[in-house]
Amino acid sequence: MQKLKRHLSKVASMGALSLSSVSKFFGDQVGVADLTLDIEHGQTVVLFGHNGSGKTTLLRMLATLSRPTAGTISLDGTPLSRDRPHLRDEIGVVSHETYLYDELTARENLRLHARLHGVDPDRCAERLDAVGLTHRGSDPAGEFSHGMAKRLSFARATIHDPEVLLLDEPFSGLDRESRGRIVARLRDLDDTTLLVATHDLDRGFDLADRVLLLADGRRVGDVTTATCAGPAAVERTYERRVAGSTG
Ligand SMILES: Nc1ncnc2c1ncn2[C@@H]1O[C@H](COP(=O)(O)OP(=O)(O)OP(=O)(O)O)[C@@H](O)[C@H]1O
Repeated sequence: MQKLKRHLSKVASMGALSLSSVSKFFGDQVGVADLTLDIEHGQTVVLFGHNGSGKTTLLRMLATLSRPTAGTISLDGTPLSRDRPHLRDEIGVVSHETYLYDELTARENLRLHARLHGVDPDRCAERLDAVGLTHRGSDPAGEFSHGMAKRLSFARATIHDPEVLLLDEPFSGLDRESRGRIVARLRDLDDTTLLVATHDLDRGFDLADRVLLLADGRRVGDVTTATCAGPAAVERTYERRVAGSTG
């Protein structure tokens, strides 16, 4: 019984992120300033803010692609570090960089990433289908349009069912159908902690449990969507807070 309880409490905390006084500076330039934040397992948090507000900087630190200048980030209680590559098996990243090999076909790209993460490559067919690319599975990724490459990149980033999925502007450059497919896949990921940086608050709001408002690297708001009127209200709050912090 004790063993089962321990197992259940471990499962319940998987994908929980904790940031403690995290800052990132680029010389004198502030990327992220003194951010303390807890994100529960399975929560979807949208990062919203003007250009240069720190969204990508925060996602890159969570992806272990860059180190905080100060502070600590933990996943399920373990500090993230570039020296712990196995933590990357628990994190998926969809960003401007597709991490695809142009000369490999779509199917080969997925199979390669499945093998790199030690998961069964047989799941690739289903994942390719989920992003609507079965008919292009034998084509080299280098021949794909921007939107198709982004859909494939999404399938690549989620091939190993990561605990945490980080998405930087996942809807940009996608047509309605492609956006719909990605949104549907994100809705299916109940058990995954999602952080989505987007300017598309209409779409982001529908997915989000929380919207974290960033300005000049600082948190200027943390809105629970269940108790909020809608995306327009979030944008108004944001503009008010930004005006308040600069005025
Ligand atoms: N490699 C870098 N070198 C110097 N400054 C950087 C670097 N990366 C980010 N910054 C600075 O950090 C701040 C936050 O940038 P970041 O890219 O995180 O913003 P963002 O919210 O993602 O913006 P956008 O909406 O335009 O994508 C900006 O002032 C930016 O100039």
